[in-house]
Amino acid sequence: MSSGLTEEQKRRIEENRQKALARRAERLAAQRGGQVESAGPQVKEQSPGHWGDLKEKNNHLGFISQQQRNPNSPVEQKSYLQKDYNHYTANQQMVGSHGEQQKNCSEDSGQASGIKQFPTTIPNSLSYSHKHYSDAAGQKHGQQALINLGTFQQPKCYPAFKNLTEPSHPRLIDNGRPDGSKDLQSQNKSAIKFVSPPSSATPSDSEMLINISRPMEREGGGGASQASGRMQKLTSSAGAGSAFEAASCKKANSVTKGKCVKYGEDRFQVETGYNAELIAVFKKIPSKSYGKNGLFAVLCWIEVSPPAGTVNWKKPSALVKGKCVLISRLRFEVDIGYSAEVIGVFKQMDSRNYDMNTRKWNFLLEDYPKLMEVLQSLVSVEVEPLPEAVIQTFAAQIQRSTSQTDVPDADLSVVDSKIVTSLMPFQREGVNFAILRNGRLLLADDMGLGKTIQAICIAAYYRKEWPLLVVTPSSVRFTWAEAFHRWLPSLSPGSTNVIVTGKDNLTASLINIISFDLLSKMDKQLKSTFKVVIIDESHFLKNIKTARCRAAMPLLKAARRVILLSGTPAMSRPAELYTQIMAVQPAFFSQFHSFGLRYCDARKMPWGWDYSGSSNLNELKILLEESIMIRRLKSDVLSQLPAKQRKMVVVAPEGISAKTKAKQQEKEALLLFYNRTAEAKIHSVVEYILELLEGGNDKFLVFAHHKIMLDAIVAELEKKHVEYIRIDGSTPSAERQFLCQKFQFSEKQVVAVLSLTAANMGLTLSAADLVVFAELFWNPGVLIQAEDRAHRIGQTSSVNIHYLVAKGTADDYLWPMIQEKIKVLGEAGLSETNFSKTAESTNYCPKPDPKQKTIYDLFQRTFSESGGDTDELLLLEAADACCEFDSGSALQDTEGETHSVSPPKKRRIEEFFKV
Ligand SMILES: Nc1ncnc2c1ncn2[C@@H]1O[C@H](COP(=O)(O)OP(=O)(O)OP(=O)(O)O)[C@@H](O)[C@H]1O
Repeated sequence: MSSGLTEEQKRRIEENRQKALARRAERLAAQRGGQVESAGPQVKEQSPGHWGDLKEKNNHLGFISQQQRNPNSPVEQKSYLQKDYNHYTANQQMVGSHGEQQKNCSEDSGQASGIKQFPTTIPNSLSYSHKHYSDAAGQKHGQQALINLGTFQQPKCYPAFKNLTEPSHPRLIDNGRPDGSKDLQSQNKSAIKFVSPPSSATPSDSEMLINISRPMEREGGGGASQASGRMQKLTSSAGAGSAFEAASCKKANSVTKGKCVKYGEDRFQVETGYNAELIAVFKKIPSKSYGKNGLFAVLCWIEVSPPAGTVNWKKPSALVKGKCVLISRLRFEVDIGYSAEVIGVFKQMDSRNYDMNTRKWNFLLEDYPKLMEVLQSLVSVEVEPLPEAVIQTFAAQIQRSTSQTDVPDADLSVVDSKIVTSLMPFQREGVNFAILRNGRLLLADDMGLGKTIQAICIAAYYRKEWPLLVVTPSSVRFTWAEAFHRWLPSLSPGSTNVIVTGKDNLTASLINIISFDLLSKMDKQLKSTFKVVIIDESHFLKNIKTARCRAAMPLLKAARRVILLSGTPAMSRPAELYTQIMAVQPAFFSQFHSFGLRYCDARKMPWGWDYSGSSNLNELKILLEESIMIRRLKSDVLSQLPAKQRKMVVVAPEGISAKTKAKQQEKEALLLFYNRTAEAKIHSVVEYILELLEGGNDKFLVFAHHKIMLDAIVAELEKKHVEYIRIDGSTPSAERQFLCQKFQFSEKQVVAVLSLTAANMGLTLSAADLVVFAELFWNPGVLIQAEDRAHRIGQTSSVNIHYLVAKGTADDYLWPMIQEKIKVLGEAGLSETNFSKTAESTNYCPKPDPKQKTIYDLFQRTFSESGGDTDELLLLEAADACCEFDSGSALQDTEGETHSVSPPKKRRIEEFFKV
């Protein structure tokens, strides 16, 4: 069929067609040239608008510039990105502090149906995934907030996740690293972004693309990254959320798709296909949990069938869990179940050592980073790292630089020569240790080793920073004032100010000495801060809830030098150390929970967390000794001081069983039981003391707890015209020193009758070489302190200690309990390990009768857990306030001070000990 056009018309049409083709070719050429110039190869797949957006965003994060500079050099790119990561974290913090981006995220996320969006930075080798993220995210979704997945630092903008950061969160195992940042910095950095997909690929608001890629993939690497590079159609075996739709083929090479689904009240789960890298990431998240309906299930990955064509897909094998534990200043062990894969890794470490006894592998600390990197990359292995406090403290060993073992001699020329020349060599070492640590330490020398002289010398070294504050039990306030003048003769007479009433001026002198009790009542004056503070018997601060601790902690935080003194920093359990550690080194464990998980064997109970246990004690000991604590035992430093000889003397009780055994189910009944035990033992105790006197014992100390017992002993001594001194809660502070001197230097004074709670500390009674315990006490620290009134510097002979215990009384339960507590403290290096071994064996080996196990358990519970703390505290407070517990009457305050024990306290004790 003819077209009907003339030849001329046909020629013009052809001409126009040629021109149009030429224009099109030109346009295409121009387009190609522009693209190649402006971006690297990947950009060809992206729209220019998208790239522009991302560029702007990433510039803000400090990510993009280096890539633009040299997109083709993987090596260079890695280091750039490493640097950029740091930049990123800094920016992230900045964003967090300015709050702008958080605000956006909060607003945004509030609109999603319970599901939050959060591009995330994760420690792994996923270095350039932000590029892919841009691909997946699309430029339309520019309001992403940034959350550090390893830390969940910014969940504030996601109310649903709030609990994840709370210290009480059951699974928040952060090892003392509240922000987790160290982990991130020590490893290759990368970014995984959880983003809203472009609308075309978004089945619902709640689904997100998880984009994982790494340089290896870019280089054509295989393995797990191949699996990760596939879009998989997921089958949710947890039944949470709908199945995924595969995205376009273009994205399939770089994106693993998944979604976050709200799970329970405050958790979410991630549903995605198997991906080794992603799993490695999950494993680094403190709150993770793998399981479908586990109690704390939060994050889980859903099993999927191997996608067709995936080469290395592997179902995760059973998880092998373990933890790293420090075992010496140089080595750590990995406590982990059997795994051939793990052992294979261990065998690659040069410093490996297999301990046949413990059946655990251990390594030099310098291998720690390498080993952890490999272990953390294993899919089926989960290893709890060393706590951040340990990593900080042993950084030199980890980084293979030489750690300082010899403490240099401090220049003490600014200190009075009298004290400097009087220091014993180990005391001088203590002073050197303190000065090396800038005057912040826990001086935990055994009782009687002269902590006072060391503390005075350390404080004097910082004399330019005075006024000095000394916080001490009230009974030894005057002793401290004396000691200052004794050791620092350059002080003028008026330079010590012992505060005796709440109206006194706290900063009246250069040296101000106050009791714990008064400190908590002078909070107004406390605002004037002291740069140098000594806390004597710092275990008084063991309970953060007490008024004394609440008053002292801000003071210590503000002070530059903090000198804590205690021969028994923990009297029953490691949890008691937390506040003291915080006072000296606030950065160590910012949350009690992380400390509790690591060292207190924290367990979740129906009523809350139980921190009364102990775990990793050897590590705690090594950590403390390396960083903040110096502790010498008498056996370490005073070869001339003979060891104590403990002896248990079994005495016959009278009329205990019928009276009380029937109602020993409640706490009150236990105390009644304890009280009745005292009554039941009186006769035998008195008899025993008389025998000692008849046997020609020169001088000895008798400790008892109940007034009824103290009175009975004193009455008998008076009857027999034996000269004695008595110190109990009713003895004024100023008089105590006089009585001690009298006992120490007068031949006539034979017996010192002492209250266990009011006279167990701060007194030197080394003229005696025998200590008799008429009663036991549930807190072994109190007993040991009491023993050391005689066993201290100045003692020239062996000290005998006699514990009088009565079968069939509360002693049957108290004695094993004391042994157990001592053992735990011994493991942490906080007490003699073998309290019972140093006791001469007798027939008295109370093993709670299985039928009566409940009573033993009740004792354990009552006096070992929180209730026990309270009781103990009341007693210590009674001692602190110079009051004496009386089994039937109220506390008395006979010191003539205006700060008498407040009525509520009195009342509680009266009720508590009501017979
Ligand atoms: N270098 C020394 N020279 C002379 N006497 C000393 C020296 N060091 C300590 N002492 C004396 O030893 C006794 C015990 O010292 P101090 O009271 O300071 O011990 P401590 O470690 O504080 O004991 P505690 O924990 O029981 O209170 C005191 O009488 C003290 O004066």
